[in-house]
Amino acid sequence: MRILGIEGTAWAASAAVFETDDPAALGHGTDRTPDPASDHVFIESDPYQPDSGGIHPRESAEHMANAIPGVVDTALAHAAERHDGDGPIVDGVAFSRGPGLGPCLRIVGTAARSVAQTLDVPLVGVNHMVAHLEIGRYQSGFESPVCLNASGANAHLLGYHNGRYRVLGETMDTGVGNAIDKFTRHVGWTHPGGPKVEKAAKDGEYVDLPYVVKGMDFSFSGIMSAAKEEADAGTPVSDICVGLQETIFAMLTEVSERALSLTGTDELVLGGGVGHNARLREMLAEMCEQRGAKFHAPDPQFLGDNAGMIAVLGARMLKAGDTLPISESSVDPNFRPDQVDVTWRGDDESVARAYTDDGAIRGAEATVDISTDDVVKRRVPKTYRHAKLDDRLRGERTKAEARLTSDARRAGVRTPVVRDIDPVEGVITFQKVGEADLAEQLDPDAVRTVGEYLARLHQAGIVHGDPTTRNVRVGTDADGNTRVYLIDFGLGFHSGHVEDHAMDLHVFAQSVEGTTDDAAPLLDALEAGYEEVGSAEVLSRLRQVESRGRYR
Ligand SMILES: C[C@@H](O)[C@H](NC(=O)OP(=O)(O)OC[C@H]1O[C@@H](n2cnc3c(N)ncnc32)[C@H](O)[C@@H]1O)C(=O)O
Ligand SMILES: Nc1ncnc2c1ncn2[C@@H]1O[C@H](COP(=O)(O)OP(=O)(O)OP(=O)(O)O)[C@@H](O)[C@H]1O
Ligand SMILES: [Fe+2]
Repeated sequence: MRILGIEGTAWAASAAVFETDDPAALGHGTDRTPDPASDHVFIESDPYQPDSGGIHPRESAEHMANAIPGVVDTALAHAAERHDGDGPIVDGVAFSRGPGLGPCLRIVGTAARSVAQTLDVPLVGVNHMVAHLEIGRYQSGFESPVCLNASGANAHLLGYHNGRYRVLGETMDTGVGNAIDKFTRHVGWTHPGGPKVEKAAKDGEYVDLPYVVKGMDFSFSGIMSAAKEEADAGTPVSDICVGLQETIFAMLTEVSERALSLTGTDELVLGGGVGHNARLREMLAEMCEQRGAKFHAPDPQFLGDNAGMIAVLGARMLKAGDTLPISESSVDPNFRPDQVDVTWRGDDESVARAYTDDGAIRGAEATVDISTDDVVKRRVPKTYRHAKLDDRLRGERTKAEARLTSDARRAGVRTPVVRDIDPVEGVITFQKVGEADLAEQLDPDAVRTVGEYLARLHQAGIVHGDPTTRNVRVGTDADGNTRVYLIDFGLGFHSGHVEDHAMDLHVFAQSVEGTTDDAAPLLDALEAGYEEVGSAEVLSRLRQVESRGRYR
């Protein structure tokens, strides 16, 4: 099979030819495993480089109009050279359907339709984000990894479950590359800023910047404002670059580790242009190695926007018969990865793995030793993080966890009793509560209580910060009544803001959606429980949080 891929969502006008001798291996349910080493890939790219500032949508569309015909012709000429025998020179044409800049996507769509019609071959519409992560899965041979996409306009963690890629966590504001590029524009550097930050950071000293993760979601706006203020105050830019890399990449590594812990999988793949950064790859590799997980970053030619990844996923989709009639091939600038009907993977595959309980538990953050009555939680140093940042986070979180666990109980929420705390070593001894994590015994009644408890916390001005199905314990009392306990308040804080309260609900809802087949009754129960005690304003804000298009 030989397929043409075309990419042009924002800055890279790119066309590629992907060829495999063993197309059967691209499908699922076969006994064949793809051998990427024996594939043939040819990529021709023509990037748009703004003279000043960031990407201007009109200029980038002009660039696409000028450059796409050339890269497509070059790729087709290459396909023709490799072609022997009868029939069309490629078996299909795959193109980036979205997300991206509308005017750019339309140019790519028009080019793809015209080539497919001229050659009389099928058209395949590829989701650019899914392509960023499928290339890593394809090259690594991993079965069902957690995927971290660190690209310009996006940043999210995805895992496949029940026919779709689920968003396990994502940025609440800008994409990671765009955040970095905004800082470099502020200090007068040309686009793209990411590679320049990496270079400058080699000669700098670490500076502290705000660190913001909420469950597996995260945000960059506070860090970027603080970084700009540091620059305006005269802090050397190279120092700020170190602070930016250390902070932003530690956040991405931490949420990736949380996703590994929540799903129970031991495979992580990286995708997206920021994946070029050696420090990010180093942190992810170190985290994975220490957990005993496998890590894969694709070859550099497949990291930033490129048509090779579009062609490879296009081939899998074509093999699955997932083609588009011309009349239904319109582009979609807001095409989310979780909207894609994943036709090329089996329904039995899943990112979620069976849970094993062997006494000593390693959460994402800490090791937890459980004895008959007590649980000792140790926030062990994370060597992938800069030592200063690591000390700060471990100290802050240990203190917050001990304080908020007790505050929550005063607000009428069941939590373990705190028996001892050592903030310097990052150790807390808790009463042992419950018999299982909610993740192992998900049922609407318990979830309803979680809703009620979150409402009680919020009424008392407390935000949990990380309410997932693994941070809720369930058990029964002596009379056989179900008891629900909230644990792990380490990311908690005091806030009366509706947005912070809605985020708590969102984080919990995401942890349910990421790991269950039928989330609806559970989410209904969550809201019903919340409604009983909490404010309706928070529930309507939750709707807004969920509907936000985060492609900026
Ligand atoms: C929708 C689509 O158009 C968009 N594409 C995109 O953002 O291009 P991508 O090639 O994945 O990523 C570009 C970003 O990657 C950053 N980047 C490239 N090399 C870097 C490095 N060594 N360190 C940090 N960032 C780097 C750039 O600064 C830029 O922000 C996306 O995938 O979000
Ligand atoms: N007080 C407790 N009683 C019973 N089990 C507990 C208690 N505290 C923690 N555990 C168990 O240990 C696991 C990990 O604890 P915890 O969530 O506090 O650590 P963590 O490292 O922050 O994990 P993560 O970041 O993955 O949520 C919990 O999912 C739970 O199974
Ligand atoms: Fe991209």
